[in-house]
Amino acid sequence: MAKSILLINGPNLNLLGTREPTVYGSTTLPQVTESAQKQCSARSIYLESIQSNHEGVLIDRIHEARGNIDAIVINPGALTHTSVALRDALLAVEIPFVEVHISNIHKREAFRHHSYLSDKAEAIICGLGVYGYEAAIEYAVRYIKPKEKAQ
Ligand SMILES: O=C(O)[C@]1(O)C[C@H](CCCOc2ccccc2)[C@@H](O)[C@H](O)C1
Repeated sequence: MAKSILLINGPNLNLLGTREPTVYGSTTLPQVTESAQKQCSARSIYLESIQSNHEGVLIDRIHEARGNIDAIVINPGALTHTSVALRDALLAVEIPFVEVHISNIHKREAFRHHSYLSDKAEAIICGLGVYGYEAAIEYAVRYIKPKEKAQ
């Protein structure tokens, strides 16, 4: 199953663990990515992580993943609710992805209830706190079958 994973975190998630701990917890993003790296290394899975506050940077990284990443685990942040461009990039590269949200977006403001990505995601994990990242990676490792390499 997936042997190479790209972990993407969107805008403002660099603040994880430092602001709004009642919503997003006290674990920092470096701690999340370190834990994800250990989880993958233990399974001989290649993991790359990126966090950016810039939509275009994330889109460019998604384009670069085509042909060399088996699965994407993405917390798009607020781009979840606004970005057709991010949706288009994920569809264009044809890499299976798991959508993660730390909070339960369906218990929050109405504008967070819609995602431009969910209908195309292999799975959506929300409300599990940062454990959602671990669950998403485990799902990708177990169940996401790499696409046949283009000849
Ligand atoms: O629950 C999630 O993971 C979200 O994707 C987080 C986004 C917010 C990312 C900002 O994360 C912060 C973390 C700590 C402090 C401030 C912002 C929010 O816009 C989505 O609706 C749900």
